[in-house]
Order: sequence, then structure tokens, then C-alpha cells
Amino acid sequence: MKRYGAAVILAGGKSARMGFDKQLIKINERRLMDSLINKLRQEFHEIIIVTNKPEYYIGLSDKITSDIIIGKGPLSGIHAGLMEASSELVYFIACDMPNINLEYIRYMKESVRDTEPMACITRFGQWIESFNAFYSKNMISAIEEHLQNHNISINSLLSKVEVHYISESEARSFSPSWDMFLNLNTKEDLNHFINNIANKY
Ligand SMILES: Nc1nc2c(ncn2[C@@H]2O[C@H](COP(=O)(O)OP(=O)(O)OP(=O)(O)O)[C@@H](O)[C@H]2O)c(=O)[nH]1
Ligand SMILES: [Mg+2]
Repeated sequence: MKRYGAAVILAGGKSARMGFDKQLIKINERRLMDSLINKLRQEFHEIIIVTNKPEYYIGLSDKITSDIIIGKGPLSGIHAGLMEASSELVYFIACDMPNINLEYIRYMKESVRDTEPMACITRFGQWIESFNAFYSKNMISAIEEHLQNHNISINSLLSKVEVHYISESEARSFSPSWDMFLNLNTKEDLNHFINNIANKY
């Protein structure tokens, strides 16, 4: 199996805070999902969309899949993405994250070149960033066990496995304003992005 090559976009949430389905976000007249897919194609051979609305993606050549363990939030999506992926390390991003940074993706790959972690995750203060991150296919059984125990927290799962952490300061050298982790959760987030940033998009 190839070491890298697969990227997953998670698009299976409730979008409760946004008030409409975030898979349908448009920026400059273009579906954000389409922009994300195109950008990821520059770096990955295999793009997988884990969605609760496969009908939104008819006609795309990419792999479209849905949650296998339903209703457990982002970890359900990570699980389904890893099941579908054909590389060992798999890149994950959320459908509401508009600023993919290919240089940082390459840096993460390089950072784990000589090790075999279960995930490569960036620290943010005392927290972590669970997307714009890599997860290993070897994590599938740990995710299943975690969800079977009714624990849906990514953080608590990561605290139990071998993770390669990247420090906040290292990551800031690629994204000083932390925009590569920006996610649009509310209409205010979206309007702010459209009014202030999307003209450079
Ligand atoms: N496949 C899958 N993806 C999910 C699920 N829940 C959340 N996600 C995705 O995980 C990412 C981060 O989640 P949030 O930003 O909280 O999105 P959300 O859950 O749709 O939004 P809220 O309902 O406002 O919390 C987004 O890409 C969501 O689409 C799920 O049950 N399955
Ligand atoms: Mg979000």
C-alpha cells in the first residue's frame, strides 16, 4: 500500500450552527466543495468525500462514500474515510475549511517520513486541530472500539494513541494568522470570510 495519496473531505454533519447545509456553501459563485476538491487534486491521487448527501456529487470522478457507524459525529466520518482510502496515511479536512495550504500538507508528510504514527496533528495552545491533519488506516480498529464505548471525542481517542504533534509555532510559520485552520461554522463566519478574505480566493 502507498504511504500517502488519499485525501478525505468530511461533509456529513448537521450544520446546525450554519442553518443550511455547509456542503452547499458558495464563495464567488462557486461551490466551496468544488474548490476544495480541485485544490486537493494538486497533491493527492485519491479524493474521498464522506457525505450524507451523495446525490450532490453525481458526475464527479472522485470516491463518494457515507458513514458506516452512523451518528457519532466527525469520528464516524474519519472512520468511513479511512475504510475507503487506499493509502496508509490519509489527509482529512472539513467541508467548512476554505484555506487549504499545500505547503503545510507537504511539511506534515515530511515530518512523519521516518516514523509510523497513528496521526499527525497540530497543537493550538492547550488544544489540538483535528482537521488539516493526517490519520493512519491503522487507527480504524481503535476508532471502532472508542465508538463502541460510546465515546465520540477525537481528543480523548488521540490521547490514547501514538500521535506526531506539530507545535503551534512551527505551524504558524506556514500560516501566521492560523487561516489554514479557519472553519466556517455560522452565517457570521461565512459573511465575514466572504466580505474580507474571499476576494483573494
Ligand atoms: N461524515 C460525517 N461528518 C461529520 C459528522 N458530523 C460532523 N461532520 C463533519 O465534521 C466536520 C466538522 O464538524 P462541524 O464544523 O461541527 O460541522 P457540523 O457538525 O455539520 O456543524 P454543527 O452542527 O454546527 O456542529 C464538518 O466537515 C462536518 O461535515 C458525521 O456524523 N459524519
Ligand atoms: Mg466546523
